[in-house]
Amino acid sequence: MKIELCNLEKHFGMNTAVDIKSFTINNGDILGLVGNNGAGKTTLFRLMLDLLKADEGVVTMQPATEGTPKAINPALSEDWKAYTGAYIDDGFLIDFLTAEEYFDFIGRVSGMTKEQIAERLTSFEPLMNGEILNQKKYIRDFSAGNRHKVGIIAALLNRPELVILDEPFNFLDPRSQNMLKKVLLDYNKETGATVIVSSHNLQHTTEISTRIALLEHGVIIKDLDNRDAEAMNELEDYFKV
Ligand SMILES: Nc1ncnc2c1ncn2[C@@H]1O[C@H](COP(=O)(O)OP(=O)(O)OP(=O)(O)O)[C@@H](O)[C@H]1O
Repeated sequence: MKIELCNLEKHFGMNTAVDIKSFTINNGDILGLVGNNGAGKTTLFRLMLDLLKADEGVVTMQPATEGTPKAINPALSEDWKAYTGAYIDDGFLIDFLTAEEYFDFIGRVSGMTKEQIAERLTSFEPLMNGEILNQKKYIRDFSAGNRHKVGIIAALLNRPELVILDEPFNFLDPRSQNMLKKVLLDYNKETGATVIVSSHNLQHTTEISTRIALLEHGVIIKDLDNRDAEAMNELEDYFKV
């Protein structure tokens, strides 16, 4: 999935949350979105996922799958949903369901059979670490980290072309953080999907991203090529106190 942001603006009163003149996310990019608290990362995701209405500008999504629409504006069409998996916060969960019921629901909405869902879940077994399935409890009774894992796995369930994850490393123990990096890298490699991840963890972000966008007051002030892991120095300079 290729995504173009054009003159995209979102303001809350006098506060500018997003102000991006032109930015293209290429098919197959792993884009790390970094920036201080309040820089506009979540707002940008919400605009891309049509959870917020932009004051100005447009998001255009171009699926890579053959025979799919050439350009979709998520504010005008629902077509992008078939190609996109996202987890922004636990508002994406249905917390009075068990994890199995939730995965079943998400999978079926995307047209997967029960068998396909079960087969897909096996690939997440290392990340689930025996603590997600068959727990006989509702998602709301899971630990914060395990709830987070449920949301991330649901976002990846139907092998979307575009994955958007807001602070996916939050709440996860160190082993699970490492496991998640592997899951995302493998997924990108296997499917060629575009993966966009926001994080305050520069180490993790630079380890997985091919490209890093640094947001400041809603503006992308740096667009760093990280294919050879060269962005870290510049980021450390920016964030040093
Ligand atoms: N619903 C809202 N109403 C008013 N202001 C908002 C709203 N949502 C976001 N903002 C403001 O927009 C700006 C960007 O917020 P956003 O949550 O996108 O930043 P962020 O980069 O995700 O921050 P963090 O790293 O703390 O999660 C902030 O100043 C925030 O207070």
